[in-house]
Amino acid sequence: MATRTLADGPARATAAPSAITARAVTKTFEGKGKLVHALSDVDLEIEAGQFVSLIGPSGCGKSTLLKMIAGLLTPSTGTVSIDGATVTEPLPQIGVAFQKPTLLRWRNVLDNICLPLDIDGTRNAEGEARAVDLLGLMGLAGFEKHHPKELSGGMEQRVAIARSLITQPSLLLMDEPFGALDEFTREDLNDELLRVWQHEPKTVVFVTHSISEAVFLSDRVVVMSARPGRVHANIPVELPRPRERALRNTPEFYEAIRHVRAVLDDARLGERKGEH
Ligand SMILES: Nc1ncnc2c1ncn2[C@@H]1O[C@H](COP(=O)(O)OP(=O)(O)OP(=O)(O)O)[C@@H](O)[C@H]1O
Repeated sequence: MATRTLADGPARATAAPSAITARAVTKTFEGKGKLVHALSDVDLEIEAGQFVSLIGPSGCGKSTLLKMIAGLLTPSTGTVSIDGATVTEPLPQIGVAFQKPTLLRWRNVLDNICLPLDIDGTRNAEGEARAVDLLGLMGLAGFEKHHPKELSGGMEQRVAIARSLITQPSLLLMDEPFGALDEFTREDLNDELLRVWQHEPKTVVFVTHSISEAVFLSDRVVVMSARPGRVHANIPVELPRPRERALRNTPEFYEAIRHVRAVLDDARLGERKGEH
């Protein structure tokens, strides 16, 4: 039997990408007798299949918003919905990847990638073949039997991303997944992530502190203002796709970065101009 690869098409039916809506969302945390107003009046619409980055000053509530979309936190007021249904708990069609890869040290690479299938009780030969394909796509072909301690930070993060994709999620939530990596590894992983995304369409919400990363990856950059965070501006990124490495050296790329930086400066200074 011929070996199936991702290029042949998905091994399982891919769910249609999800649409996300946040309406008048606020979040207040209570701790040590103090209230922290993390988010205030956040309205956000993300169309199915879009790649959207969230960028904003430290502590403006990016991770909080992502966790609410993931169903790991509930809003204090307002609603977050996916495909029209209010999110009240983590949903199976969502994949998540965080800054720390959190691989299980005692499991080899293949078993780490297949962990969500083990949890679902759906692991089979087809799922394992997909794990091997994803590993190849992330530039780690042949590393199935390695253990996390034998991998570099960038390799561990590649495995974590393959794990987040194993169930063919309709929505991928990523919280600074490449924040701990050096610039070159980060760019390689950006390229690989776009390759996967172009191959298996899905909605992606990506939190980052890197303006160039946000611009390179996204259809739209959502700039948030300082805490309590709200949406300061939505900036469409008009750069053509597919986006290849060479794009990073073009004047259009630099111009898009300059624009996002200017709007982000406004947001950091608490000004309310530049919205569109
Ligand atoms: N579980 C919690 N309990 C109390 N306060 C919290 C909790 N989670 C987050 N916060 C506070 O809410 C605010 C927003 O935090 P959040 O992590 O969402 O910001 P962020 O924009 O992702 O920050 P960074 O860019 O630094 O990662 C911060 O002031 C943080 O201290």
